[in-house]
Amino acid sequence: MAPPSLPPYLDPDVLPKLLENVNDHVQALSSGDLKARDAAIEACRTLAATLESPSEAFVRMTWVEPSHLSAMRVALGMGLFEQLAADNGAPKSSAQLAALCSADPRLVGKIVKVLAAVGTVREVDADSYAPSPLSLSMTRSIFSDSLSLMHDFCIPINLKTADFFAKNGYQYPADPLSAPAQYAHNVMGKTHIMQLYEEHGQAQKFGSMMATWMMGRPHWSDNSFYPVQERLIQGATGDHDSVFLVDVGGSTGHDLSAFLALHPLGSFPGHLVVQDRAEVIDTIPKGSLSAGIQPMAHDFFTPQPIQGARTYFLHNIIHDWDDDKSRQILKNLAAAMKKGYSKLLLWEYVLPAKNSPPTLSALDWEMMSFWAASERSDGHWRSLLEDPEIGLKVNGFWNYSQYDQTVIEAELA
Ligand SMILES: C[S@@+](CC[C@H](N)C(=O)[O-])C[C@H]1O[C@@H](n2cnc3c(N)ncnc32)[C@H](O)[C@@H]1O
Repeated sequence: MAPPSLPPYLDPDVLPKLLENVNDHVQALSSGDLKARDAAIEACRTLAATLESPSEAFVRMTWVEPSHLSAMRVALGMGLFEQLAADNGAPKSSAQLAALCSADPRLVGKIVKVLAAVGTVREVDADSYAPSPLSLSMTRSIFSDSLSLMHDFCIPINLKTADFFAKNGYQYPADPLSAPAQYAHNVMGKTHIMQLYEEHGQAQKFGSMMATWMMGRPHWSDNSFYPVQERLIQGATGDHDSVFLVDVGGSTGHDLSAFLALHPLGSFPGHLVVQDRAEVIDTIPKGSLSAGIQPMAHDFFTPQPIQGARTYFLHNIIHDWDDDKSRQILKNLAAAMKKGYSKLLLWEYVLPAKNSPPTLSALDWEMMSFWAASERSDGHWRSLLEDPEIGLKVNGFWNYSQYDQTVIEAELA
């Protein structure tokens, strides 16, 4: 029984355990266990959520978080983040910031209050503001692109999703042309989400969003994550003209640049290829890719032109598609693979049976809303890849931590 001084939603026995959990993870992190950082964040969130009353949780979700995002977007539009960062981040008053942004001081005063209240800017004194790591990041194009993409294009889809399901009788979206994304943007049955990004001038921002999402996360090709040396480099053959790894749907090549940073050209036989749709490959400025990365326009629903590469790598590709479309992509790759030599690597989330991290549950939701697709469990991945129509066998799953994407390795059965 809770002591009378505690509100009924607070269980006095639970709080010390949650606090102990926070302490354990923070201590592990302080002793150098970097993997403990995600767990520490989750432990803090769980503790805060337990302390919060239902009414406070409701207000946070429906007032605080939307106002924060809205204020961020207005700040971005007026160049506030650049002005906060100017003069090495020297503290500035709201009136100074307003003058620098040519904006109304009352509006800027409200924005900085909203941002300071949640830690997005630092309130060093009354009406004196300095940047935080997040507000400094907003001066970088990949963050600013990602914010405008999410605010202007993606979140409006979330706001129409309930309406979509009320109208369709609460059925899973039938196909990628008739998902909440199409409903929200008034193109039901007509336009695929990738085409929609382009029509709304968001295609490049989508690439920025993918890069922002992965920033600071461990890269799959780090030997402490997936043993590249042992499983790919050893046993690989060929000269410079042969292809060691094709990044299929690799956007503008950011995963290959990260690969080369860990495995420089010459440490493996052959070179690398980044494939994507022509519209994406055409956005790569000439000469901007590192030596050893060859750009190539290719539609993965058509036969794979590179035969017998050591590695076919797909990062966050298959999760965009339902099983039928995924089978088409995988069949095209299997047809190009050399038995006993080529490996297929997927770098994807694997849905756990329980305790799914919030980012993964959110991604699973967005896969449904944007693509009529879904994240997959390990069993689902295995049954898809080992479908006799495709003819692959799964060699194993390599996981850095439960908060990261998993490398799934397969080869021809
Ligand atoms: C979710 S993004 C992943 C990009 C990249 N692999 C990464 O992880 O950052 C999906 C990618 O698939 C590409 N794509 C979509 N349809 C494609 C197609 N039919 N053929 C080739 N690439 C395609 C998109 O242009 C986009 O770059």
